[in-house]
Amino acid sequence: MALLKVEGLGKSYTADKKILKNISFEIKAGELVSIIGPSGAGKSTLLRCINRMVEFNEGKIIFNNQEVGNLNKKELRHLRANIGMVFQHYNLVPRLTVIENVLHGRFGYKTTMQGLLGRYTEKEKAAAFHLLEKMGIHEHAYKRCDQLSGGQQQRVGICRALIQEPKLILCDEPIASLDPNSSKIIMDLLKSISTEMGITCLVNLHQVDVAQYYSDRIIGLNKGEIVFNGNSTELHEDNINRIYGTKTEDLITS
Ligand SMILES: Nc1ncnc2c1ncn2[C@@H]1O[C@H](COP(=O)(O)OP(=O)(O)OP(=O)(O)O)[C@@H](O)[C@H]1O
Repeated sequence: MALLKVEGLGKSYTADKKILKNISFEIKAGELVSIIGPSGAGKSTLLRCINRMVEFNEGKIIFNNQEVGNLNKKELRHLRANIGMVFQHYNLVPRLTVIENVLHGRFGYKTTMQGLLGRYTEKEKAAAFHLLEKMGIHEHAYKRCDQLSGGQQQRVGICRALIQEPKLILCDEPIASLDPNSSKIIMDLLKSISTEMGITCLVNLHQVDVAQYYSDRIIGLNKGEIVFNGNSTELHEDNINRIYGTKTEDLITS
């Protein structure tokens, strides 16, 4: 059964331009799906419509049997606790420690006052440390975040998403700021999060070869429309040309 169902989604920021046009797809629990497409195709907008960081104008998004567009403020908060987000520039608080940044992922489960006062239970602190251990960065737990490398900071971002105990993680170009070695570490982690933890990952990517290697399925966007939706093994040169309007050899990064 689908964890996420998008039906006829449309989004415009301004009256004269449609950014997303009639987008429909489904994602099953535990899948790792990549969204690829040229700059400006609407990948970030699509990802952000799913947790309503961006409000959409047309269509339906059904997540975990709930219609996302109909949720009130409290329900939306609950939805966002179920959907983790990983960003290109990590979105960490640089002056706070690594473990404090991870604990921020529990914010959605707290009252505003508990969150503001940074009141976390011993169980939550132990869970944060355990996640840092799993990601291989526990020795940095009490350092300020801005002392870590980009790849390490992205692992903190992943821990912050995981401590939410999400059903879905949205990753908006998680490796766009990283070198090839750090990119591999992050993509390997996302893959294991989907296969071993059963958490669905929807990942915006710029690298076609990375998308092909790691994804169960790829969605190709061009000018706000889906022009490909299939298994990575089915993504051939003609599809790539349709998505990017360029030749494949110009797109392979390694
Ligand atoms: N808040 C906004 N207000 C107005 N227009 C926006 C806004 N956010 C994005 N856009 C426009 O929507 C279009 C799609 O942007 P989006 O960031 O979703 O594309 P993308 O495929 O993720 O691009 P990139 O790969 O460069 O990040 C672009 O033309 C962009 O200028």
